[in-house]
Amino acid sequence: MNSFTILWESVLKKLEAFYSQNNNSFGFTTYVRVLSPEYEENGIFFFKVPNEYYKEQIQERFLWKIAETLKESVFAETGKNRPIDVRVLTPKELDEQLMLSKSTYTPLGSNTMISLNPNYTFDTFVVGSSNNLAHAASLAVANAPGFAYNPLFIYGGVGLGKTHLMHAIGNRILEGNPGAKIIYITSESFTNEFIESIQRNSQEAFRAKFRTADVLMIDDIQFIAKAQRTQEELFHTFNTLYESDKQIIFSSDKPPSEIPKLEERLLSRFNSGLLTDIRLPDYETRVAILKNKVPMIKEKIRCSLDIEEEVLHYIASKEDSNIRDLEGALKKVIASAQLENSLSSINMEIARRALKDFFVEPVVKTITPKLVIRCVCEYYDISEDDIYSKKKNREIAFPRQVVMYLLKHLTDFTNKKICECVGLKDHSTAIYAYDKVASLIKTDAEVQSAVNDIISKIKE
Ligand SMILES: Nc1ncnc2c1ncn2[C@@H]1O[C@H](COP(=O)(O)OP(=O)(O)OP(=O)(O)O)[C@@H](O)[C@H]1O
Repeated sequence: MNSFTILWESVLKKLEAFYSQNNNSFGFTTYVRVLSPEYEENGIFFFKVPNEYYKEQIQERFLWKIAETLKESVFAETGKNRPIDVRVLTPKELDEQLMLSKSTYTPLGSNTMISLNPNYTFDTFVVGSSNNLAHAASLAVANAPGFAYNPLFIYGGVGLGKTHLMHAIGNRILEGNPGAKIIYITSESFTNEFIESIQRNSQEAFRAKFRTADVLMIDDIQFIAKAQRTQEELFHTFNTLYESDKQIIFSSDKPPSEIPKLEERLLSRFNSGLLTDIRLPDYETRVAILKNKVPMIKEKIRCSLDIEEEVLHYIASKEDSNIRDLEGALKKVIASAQLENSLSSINMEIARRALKDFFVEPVVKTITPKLVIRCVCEYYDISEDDIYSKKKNREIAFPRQVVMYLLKHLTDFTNKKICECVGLKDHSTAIYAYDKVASLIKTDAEVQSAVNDIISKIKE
């Protein structure tokens, strides 16, 4: 057993006790126990999970507690209260990470709350027509934080460089002012920290941390919409920082006006600064970005082979790919050449072999009413006929409501169609069922686990 595995054993015991006290032993056994501790590097603890679904569940529901318990245990063992980070990776991501793991990701400044990636700088950011405005605005903010555009709101699809630009701003500010207190955090972590501060009655410390920042950057702010009290807290944090000319930066996958359930007063504050978007890059920019990434990836993988230009054009030819996917494809090609012990340069033959899946459109599983009903019935151990029947006892009525909830959650069916799927006529029944199950998911751990398990079965 290595030291991480031993540490994890003791952390698991604490987590088991915690989730049992909170009536969520099921969640613990189903998700937390599944985590496989892999290795630790520079305070980052890497875990493997079977697939994306587990990753999502663990990140959304359990990660904050895992990180907290791990941190406490590290402190108890070493006496050092050092920052730690937890990464949950699928087997594929872990393989890639292992190839890259020999370097990088050290915090830049001691005052940075979460480490900024030193590779995410303006120098490594390729500018094209899809991102030139976001780049120019970010540069202006980095040169005059608190004064150029406040707040700066960068939005656009996944993997297009929003985080890169935020870190670049942070890194540039630290170059000129190493003492600046820069906080980069995802909205999910912000929410989790806030919840934790309520649980521990330490809201003052939470406020002291965020309201004294020189620069506050919150990534993926769209996720804050589901957390009402966190929105309120953010509103006050925003006002405090804004009034003292401290820079605030947000990123999101959509513009503020399209974020559902965003409070009006936050919306107006987000809109009060500069909104700038990043779009999918054109072919030339894609090739330029890949060219730019080659030396970095080769260095990390310790690969000295040359890569033929044609290969970069081949990867960039995948039109609708975001940059993270293109970068992933490039890493895969370089890593494959390395693993194959290739002696020649990295050519099209190697690239084609490595990327045979990359160019195949993923098969999206169609979610049909039949599939949903079958999974729900299996879970509650009732017959499919019961769902269509007129029976009103709870053992049948509740699974029927779960079916309606899932159909609304997982498909774009109308309420009318959802009712028809379970043999009902009045479409308001579907609305009622959805609201009821959605609110139970928030308050009842058992319902939450049941719904999650059924969803994972449906998506299997
Ligand atoms: N213009 C660019 N030049 C160089 N690298 C880029 C550029 N745009 C994106 N990248 C790279 O693409 C990868 C994904 O970028 P990033 O993580 O910033 O995306 P994102 O928009 O924040 O995505 P998400 O919404 O999923 O968080 C990173 O490795 C980043 O360095």
